[in-house]
Amino acid sequence: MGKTLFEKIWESHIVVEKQNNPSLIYIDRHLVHEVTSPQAFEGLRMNNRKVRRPDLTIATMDHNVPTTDRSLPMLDEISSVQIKTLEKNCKDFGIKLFGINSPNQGIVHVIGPQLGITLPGSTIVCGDSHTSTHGAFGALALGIGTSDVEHVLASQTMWLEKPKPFEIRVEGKRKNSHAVTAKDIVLSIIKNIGTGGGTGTVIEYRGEGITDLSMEQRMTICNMSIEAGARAGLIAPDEKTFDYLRDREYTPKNYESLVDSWKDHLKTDSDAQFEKEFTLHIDEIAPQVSWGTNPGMTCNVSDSIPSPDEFSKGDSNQKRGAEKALEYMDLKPGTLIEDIKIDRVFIGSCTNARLEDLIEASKVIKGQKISPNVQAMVVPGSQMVKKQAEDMGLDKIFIDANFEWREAGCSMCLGMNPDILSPGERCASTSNRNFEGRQGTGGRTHLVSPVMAAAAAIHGHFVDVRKMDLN
Ligand SMILES: CC(C)[C@H](C(=O)O)[C@@H](O)C(=O)O
Ligand code: SF4
Repeated sequence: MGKTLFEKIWESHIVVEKQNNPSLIYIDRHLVHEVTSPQAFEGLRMNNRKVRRPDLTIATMDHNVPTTDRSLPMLDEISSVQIKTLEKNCKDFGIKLFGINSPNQGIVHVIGPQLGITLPGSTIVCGDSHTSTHGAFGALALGIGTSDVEHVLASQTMWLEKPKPFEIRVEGKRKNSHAVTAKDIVLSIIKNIGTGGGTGTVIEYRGEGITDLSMEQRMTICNMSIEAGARAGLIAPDEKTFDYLRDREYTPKNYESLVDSWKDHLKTDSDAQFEKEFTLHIDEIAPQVSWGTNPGMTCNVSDSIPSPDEFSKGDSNQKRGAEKALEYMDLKPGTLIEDIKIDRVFIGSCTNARLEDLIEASKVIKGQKISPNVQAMVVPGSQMVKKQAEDMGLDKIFIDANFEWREAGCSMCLGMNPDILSPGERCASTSNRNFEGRQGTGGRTHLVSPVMAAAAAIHGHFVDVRKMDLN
């Protein structure tokens, strides 16, 4: 029987295989950030251990960094300690760090691919759930906890229970690709399979609706695999993948021979079996807006807020969850999504703060002003994205429209730095999580695509971007 792409990568990385028990897997790249690494380094110190492969370990700081002027002293005490600790740990253990003033600094999942550190067929881990992003390159990319971070630092291996392969197909050609984006595809998938739909699996995204996407759009899809409960998400590499990684700063010297070896091997065999399957047709997908407190609580922009009965389809836990979510979000069933007014707009995060995202959002913004009731900001995913955007004049478009234009980092994706919502504020956000308090205590998050966020900033409420001329 043939093998899935996931099984091929898995098998080529086994160090010790155990049936019905975790196997020991070799790790090709270990990405490190300031939040989940301090205890891991402390553990190494206590046991008098070194980092086994500092050359395969790369660090950056993203969660705690301020996104305002970095020449000023950092006011947030906790953030400042996290950042200094990572600097010291990288120095002590000989690890390459893209620090706060590096031109390569940025959200770890944005810089990995941009620098050519993320490679097809490799195993990549990071103490961060959205490591799944790197799966867009046909890598097995896993988020891990702090104790595993320590294990990987010490041994370059990790014990892992073998996940099951899950095929998600998106069929058909997009007719309205400026309005129906990768974010809408992945939110639609999660809406359909649920936030637990991918539990225990590695999702492989397939079909024309996926292969048609650019690399940056594929990253948006894989990024949110974790919000469907999956261990990872991946997409088989193709010419777009190989072209994207060619000539990046850390692309290996023998790249062309690597590409030759990847071409035939890194794909699912035609007779391979998946444990689970789900198919969606691209024509069924509209721009999405989340209305609740998990990414599965999402509907079409042209719809109204569902009643808890309608949403839960008879499941009493789901019904209670929806009631609680609506209360937290201060929303009533039957309210049209387009009638929901917003206070803030956040264009950022490892889901949607790459160059293409900013280009698409800027097309909506160009020559307009944001609503006087809205405060809006753009936080590029990396300093490199920021510079590329500035070279194209995108910063000017956003600033002229009254957006704030910030330095790179996780920013308001989660409240671990000064960028937070005030209690009760409602935000159209291009990030990936809408949990209670995620963007600040009492803050209300609606997950949307960059074009939907940009349009909401202009109008002060959600609008259906399919009605706009976005070309
Ligand atoms: C802080 C970090 C551990 C966390 C994660 O694992 O994803 C964060 O990045 C998030 O998005 O919630
Ligand atoms: S941008 Fe958000 S989701 Fe991505 S790593 Fe940072 S906090 Fe996590």
